[in-house]
Amino acid sequence: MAELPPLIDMSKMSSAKDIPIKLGRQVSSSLNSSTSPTATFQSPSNSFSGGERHITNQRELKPFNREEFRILLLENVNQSGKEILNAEGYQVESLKSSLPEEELIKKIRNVHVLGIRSKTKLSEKVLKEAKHLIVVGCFCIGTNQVDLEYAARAGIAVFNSPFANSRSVAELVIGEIIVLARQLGDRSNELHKGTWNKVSAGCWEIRGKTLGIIGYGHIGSQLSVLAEAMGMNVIYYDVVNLMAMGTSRQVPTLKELLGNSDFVSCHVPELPETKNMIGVQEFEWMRTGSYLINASRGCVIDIPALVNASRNGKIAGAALDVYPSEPGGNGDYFHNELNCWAEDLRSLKNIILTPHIGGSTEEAQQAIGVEVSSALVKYVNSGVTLGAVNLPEVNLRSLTLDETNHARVIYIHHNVPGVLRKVNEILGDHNVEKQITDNKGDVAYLMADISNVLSSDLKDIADQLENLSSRILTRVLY
Ligand SMILES: NC(=O)C1=CN([C@@H]2O[C@H](COP(=O)(O)OP(=O)(O)OC[C@H]3O[C@@H](n4cnc5c(N)ncnc54)[C@H](O)[C@@H]3O)[C@@H](O)[C@H]2O)C=CC1
Ligand SMILES: O=C(O)C(=O)COP(=O)(O)O
Repeated sequence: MAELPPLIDMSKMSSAKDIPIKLGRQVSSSLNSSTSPTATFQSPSNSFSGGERHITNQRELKPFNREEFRILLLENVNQSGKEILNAEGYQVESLKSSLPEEELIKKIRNVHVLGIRSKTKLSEKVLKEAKHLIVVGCFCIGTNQVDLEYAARAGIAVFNSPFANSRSVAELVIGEIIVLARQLGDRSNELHKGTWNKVSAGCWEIRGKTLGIIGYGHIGSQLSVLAEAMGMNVIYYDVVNLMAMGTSRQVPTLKELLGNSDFVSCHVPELPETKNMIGVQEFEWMRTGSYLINASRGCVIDIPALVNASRNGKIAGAALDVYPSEPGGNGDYFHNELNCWAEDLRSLKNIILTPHIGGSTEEAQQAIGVEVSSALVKYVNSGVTLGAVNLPEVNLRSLTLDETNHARVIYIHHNVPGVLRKVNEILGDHNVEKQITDNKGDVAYLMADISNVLSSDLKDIADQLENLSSRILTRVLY
């Protein structure tokens, strides 16, 4: 990618979109010179995100140069997502793996939108370099890889796909329960090596066994339904009181869950409270000969404690899909240089190891691509934050054909007293058609549609908003 122009020239954005004005940047003075005070704005489509829009003024119509909007997609985002972004005419660069921090920092400086999956760590250090970034799309469920708080304070919205791969994870876990109960991994490996080993000792039906689910959210509850359909009894533990699916039952403590389950499956997010949630003490509480499955996040299980419990026969087997550290791309990476415990896990044949494939199905990835890219387009084109995980969810109905001379102002700001009054003083000379504001913690998001506004007013409005001490990010869409 070539270097971005230092700022987005409003004169080039005549048909549709936005003028992201990030901290420390000036809006091009070309706005005033390129548009006449008598300019009018017309909307041939009934939505900001719809067809082409043009500024009509005394000069000729100028097409909006969407190619200036740069999007970087990492970690092999599905084609469905790329197509939606390509169709908008943005510049989209797509890479198959994540990037090491230094390379990521170089790339992130030049993009307006970043798409990632679970591997790309967006720390404060990385996000600080993202001078043009306005939004991150996590093409997955988890958002623990992003410093959400810092992103919000920098005016960078973050979106994810909250449940499009839940079913895929639940089905993988069902498969693993049967594979563990019937020792399928062992039998298959033996026969691949030529050994016929027909045994029934230590092999079980899952019917009538108890599955204990830790974390009864989207995935946990989906798993509960599937497990009951196969005749399992289900109990679950969650920090929130949740409605039971089917005949499952919530138990009050983790200890009670572990002591009463034949199979235990973890479905909690990565949080300080879930780190090493299953450690030495918890393995002691588990039933002897039970099984443990983790397809949530690697930090949830204390791996040395798991290795110990597998070696001493406390648990009969385990299945891991996630690890405390995982490589950025495919290759020959699962060894001790990356993770000190890798050889231990590889040596234990009663542990199934999969490379974080819980959500990796065609169905899930296709649906995630559509969901996250659609949210990104809406955010970029019309500032709508529905589904954002770190900013308040704000929406206004789209502008309609008869609304001319209008603009949409987005003002992301620190949530301090008196901001609304100051913003409305700035917008006060125009007709504020609709306005909404909401906050999430320290950060507030204001969206206002104003009419009777000339293109020459826009720079002035943007400048005045930028000069308020409360501002984080100002965008003017029209
Ligand atoms: N292996 C893979 O490919 C995938 C892994 N995941 C992981 O699975 C996790 C769970 O996904 P969802 O079910 O969609 O999340 P969710 O947010 O719908 O459910 C999580 C549940 O865990 C509960 N919880 C939180 N802290 C807890 C604690 N300390 N003790 C007990 N319960 C607690 C919550 O109250 C909630 O009910 C994700 O956060 C993600 O990290 C998600 C998708 C794919
Ligand atoms: O959705 C999630 O949180 C996952 O863990 C799946 O991550 P992935 O998209 O496979 O990197």
